[in-house]
Amino acid sequence: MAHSFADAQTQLERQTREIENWWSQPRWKKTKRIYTARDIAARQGSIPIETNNASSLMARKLYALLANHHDRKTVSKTFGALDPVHVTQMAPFLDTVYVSGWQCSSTASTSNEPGPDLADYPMDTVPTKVDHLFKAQRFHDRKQWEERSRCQSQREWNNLGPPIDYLRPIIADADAGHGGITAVFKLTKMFIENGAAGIHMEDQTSTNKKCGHMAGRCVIPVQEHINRLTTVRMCADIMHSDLVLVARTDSEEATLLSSTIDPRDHYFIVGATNPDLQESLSESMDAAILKGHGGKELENLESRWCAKAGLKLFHEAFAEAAQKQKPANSEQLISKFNAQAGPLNGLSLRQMQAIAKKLLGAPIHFDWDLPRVREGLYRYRGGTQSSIMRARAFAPYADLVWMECNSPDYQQAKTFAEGVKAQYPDQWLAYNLSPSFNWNTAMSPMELSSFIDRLGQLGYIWQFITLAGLHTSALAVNTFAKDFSQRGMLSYATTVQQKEIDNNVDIVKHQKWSGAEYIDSLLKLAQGGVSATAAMGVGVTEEQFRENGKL
Ligand SMILES: C[C@](O)(C(=O)O)[C@H](CC(=O)O)C(=O)O
Ligand SMILES: [Mg+2]
Repeated sequence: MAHSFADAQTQLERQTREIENWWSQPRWKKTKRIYTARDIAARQGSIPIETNNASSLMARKLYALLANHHDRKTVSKTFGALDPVHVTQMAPFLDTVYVSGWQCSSTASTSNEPGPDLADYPMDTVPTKVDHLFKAQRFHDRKQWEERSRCQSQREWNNLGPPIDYLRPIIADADAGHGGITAVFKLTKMFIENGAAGIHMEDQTSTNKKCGHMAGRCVIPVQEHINRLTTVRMCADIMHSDLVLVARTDSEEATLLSSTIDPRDHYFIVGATNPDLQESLSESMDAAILKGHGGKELENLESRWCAKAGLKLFHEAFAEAAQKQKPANSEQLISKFNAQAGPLNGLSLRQMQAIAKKLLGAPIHFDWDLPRVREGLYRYRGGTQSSIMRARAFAPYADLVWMECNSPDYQQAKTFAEGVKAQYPDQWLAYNLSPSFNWNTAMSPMELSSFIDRLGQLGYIWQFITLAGLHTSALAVNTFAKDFSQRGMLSYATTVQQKEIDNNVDIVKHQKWSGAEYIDSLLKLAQGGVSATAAMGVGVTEEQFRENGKL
């Protein structure tokens, strides 16, 4: 720590200049920051920041490979890895690794309590999985490095086959941030410390978070999510990480919104248009509960209340009022209204009412408080347009944007891409090739085989099957368990071991795969070159896999 004001100023100025220098690189040309380099320097602490920390190196690698895909209109495709086996087997073929919140929720919660993806697992769950996988990647990289450093010639090197890049950048699921701004900060810090190259964050409430393919989703106001994204970048800046940030919007199928504070959301909020309603939905429900009604009766009450309320978006309410009040020129009035108050225009309810009053002579009845659900949330009807609006709002704060959707619909993906690119022509896009969709009924085999490339042409440069790790493991184990129960060792020898050999799957020699030779090399080094206790010496069973004198 500096001992005087002057020393501290000098250090702060030096750190500030270093940060400014860093931010002047082309990597940041599309990034918006609402704070200065000095603000960040002041929060970095007095120990010099390690600018080549592992996460930052991996983030730079990720950014460069995505930039390359963008330039070539190609795609980085990957899937959710469960464990070290997955990352090592993916490494020869796929250039990034995904870490899924859902997979962690159901198989790797740090509380060990499995469950569906409500992100109600402890907040270190996904960062811990990243740590698990990144340590494995680094270990396998070290193992390969040591083996190759023993080569005496190019011929020997070639004999080992092409080297494998185990250090494939990891992009991990940061869900909805697991709390408020301070939680987002701590979560991001854990991801960076554990080696994530990128993370994604979605615009759902963190208290009510659901998997993007489940019902009952509630989004937060646009600005609140921008604050989250800003926090992620701020944390990465403080830690000097080039962390790649993916902003996801769940608004397409969301039915709830937590607050009406942001005018950009007003177009999509559902209100009651019946002026004769006596009480709000929640008052009606509370009264019914007091009378002892429950379950089905309450559901029916809600349906009846909603039917009576005339629930609509404001522009629909306007159209209805125009048709009723001015049938002769309603078409013209409606197009006038829509031209000013479109989904992407961000007009507030007050502004929309003013336009309505001007066109119809009086404001229209529209109340978004009465239909609020009992949890206090507002009713919301999103869609592709709300996703475009949000993606555009998030774009300056994130490297990629992603619209969570309910089916793999090429036309919808095209509309979204064009909508975003109309404002940000070079925007990078991400696509969730989710196993939650039924791919076999969604499209023909021809369409399936070209789906990723066609999306790639639209700008979706990072695409991932979120839960393929889970599904492929389940299928492999189920298939083997069944066959093994019937055919015993014949099953193992022929359907596993021989297949591993035929396909050059390195794990067939799991002693070597696990790093026994590498560990022996440490043992020998520590003992002056020999070790009687080396694990891979005479007597090791892996000798049984020797072929042409080679292991
Ligand atoms: C991507 C996702 O957030 C995940 O946790 O893997 C899930 C999974 C899925 O259903 O594909 C989601 O989309 O919400
Ligand atoms: Mg998730």
